[in-house]
Amino acid sequence: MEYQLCPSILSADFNRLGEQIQTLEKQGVKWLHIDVMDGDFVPSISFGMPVIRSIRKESKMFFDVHLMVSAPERYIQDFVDCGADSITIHAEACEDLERAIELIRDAGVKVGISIKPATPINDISHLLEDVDMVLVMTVQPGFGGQKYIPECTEKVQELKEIIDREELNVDIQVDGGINDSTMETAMRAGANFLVAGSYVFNGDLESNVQRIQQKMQDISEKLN
Ligand SMILES: O=C(CO)[C@H](O)[C@H](O)COP(=O)(O)O
Repeated sequence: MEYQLCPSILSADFNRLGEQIQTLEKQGVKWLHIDVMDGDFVPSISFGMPVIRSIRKESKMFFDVHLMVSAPERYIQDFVDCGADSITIHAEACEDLERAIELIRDAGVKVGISIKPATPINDISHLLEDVDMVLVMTVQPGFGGQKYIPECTEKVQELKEIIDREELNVDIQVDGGINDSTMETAMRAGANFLVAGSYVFNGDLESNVQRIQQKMQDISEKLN
């Protein structure tokens, strides 16, 4: 099982974004989580293509682009063109989710689908064969620094059971409120990709990443 820490640049210091991404890369972080918000699907607005295009020039990390936008199918090719390696769209944001998945696949990048805390696994379970990753939001999407919603752990467990039963090759990502205690809860439930914003960027970035990666490795060794 592959485990990845996916730092969310939503919590980065944008005045030092390039430097902070380099620090992550030097510490061996492979995935960079990029939260795009449109002020419509979620109340807040973050950043978009120009920022991604700019950081792509300096980084070889895997760009995991999480589109918190309404009707994301409008922008898939644009995000691929500016450097996304995977695109995750929200089930709640698409009129035709199957078609949106197809568009991402046809654009040649990995496909993720995401659900908000209130959306049941049942709404997406029929699509698991068509995706590479499911992102289970463990806070309401829109803002960093919120508290993990404990009820979401059961959703991760339910999803993991389906994936194992059907012998599918689908990663489970969690996002929101990940910290020293919730990371273990989420990993025990079946999550293998952990998005973390404030946990990674608040305080000393380098020592945070070293500590979190060591902890992830210790937990994954216990689980395997
Ligand atoms: O998608 C997000 C918000 O919609 C963020 O990635 C998420 O909230 C991470 O921030 P934190 O780790 O501080 O909770």
